[in-house]
Amino acid sequence: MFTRQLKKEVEPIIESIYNDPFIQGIIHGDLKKEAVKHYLKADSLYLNEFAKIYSLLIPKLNDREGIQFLLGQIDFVMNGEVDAHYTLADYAGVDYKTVIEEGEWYPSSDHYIKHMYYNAYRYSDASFTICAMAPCPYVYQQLALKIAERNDLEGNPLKPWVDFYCTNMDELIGHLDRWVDEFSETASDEELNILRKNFVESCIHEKRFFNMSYNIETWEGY
Ligand SMILES: Cc1ncc(CO)c(N)n1
Repeated sequence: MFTRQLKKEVEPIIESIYNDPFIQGIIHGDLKKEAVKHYLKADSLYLNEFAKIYSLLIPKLNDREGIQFLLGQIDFVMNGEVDAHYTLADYAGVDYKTVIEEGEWYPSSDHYIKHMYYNAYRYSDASFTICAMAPCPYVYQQLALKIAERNDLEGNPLKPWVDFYCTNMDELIGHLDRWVDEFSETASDEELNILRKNFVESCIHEKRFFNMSYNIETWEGY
């Protein structure tokens, strides 16, 4: 299956994100609070756009069930995933709603968000956008499962963040994979290559997003 191949190809990228300082800080429960705050400012805006991009996919789908599923996902992104953000805000000792007021699309998140929008407007088939979006749940799920495997999170204040991404992503990933695998059966080699590139690039965007947060990247810091 096409998506299985994609996932195999990005294993080294996920491994490298795992070794980066943001995820290591989560594992050791000592992630610097400034990095958490910067992440929250960027991610609250990223998720708003993610929800809006789902809404752009609705006209591209023809099955009722798929449309229904996307509506549920819009709700999850807007209202469910906030739980993971509250865990981080508590850890950083800040009020979530106050901290995100100062958020911006910093350079790396700006690039990632525009990568998804480009595909939504450029291609009529939803699969191109889905390949740019799928690393969002997939990379977090894989990182969370890898962290949880260590079995050393007792007493770590960030454990609920890890648990959240271990348990909430499966159904979504299944849906996204099915759409892309179905499209891939009739896609040309050129189209398959764009799908592959979109998926790989978004995994790299995920890496850059964590590093952006850790390094407090801003437009001022050029
Ligand atoms: C940037 C980014 N990628 C993935 C997720 C997981 O949904 C998230 N919250 N933010």
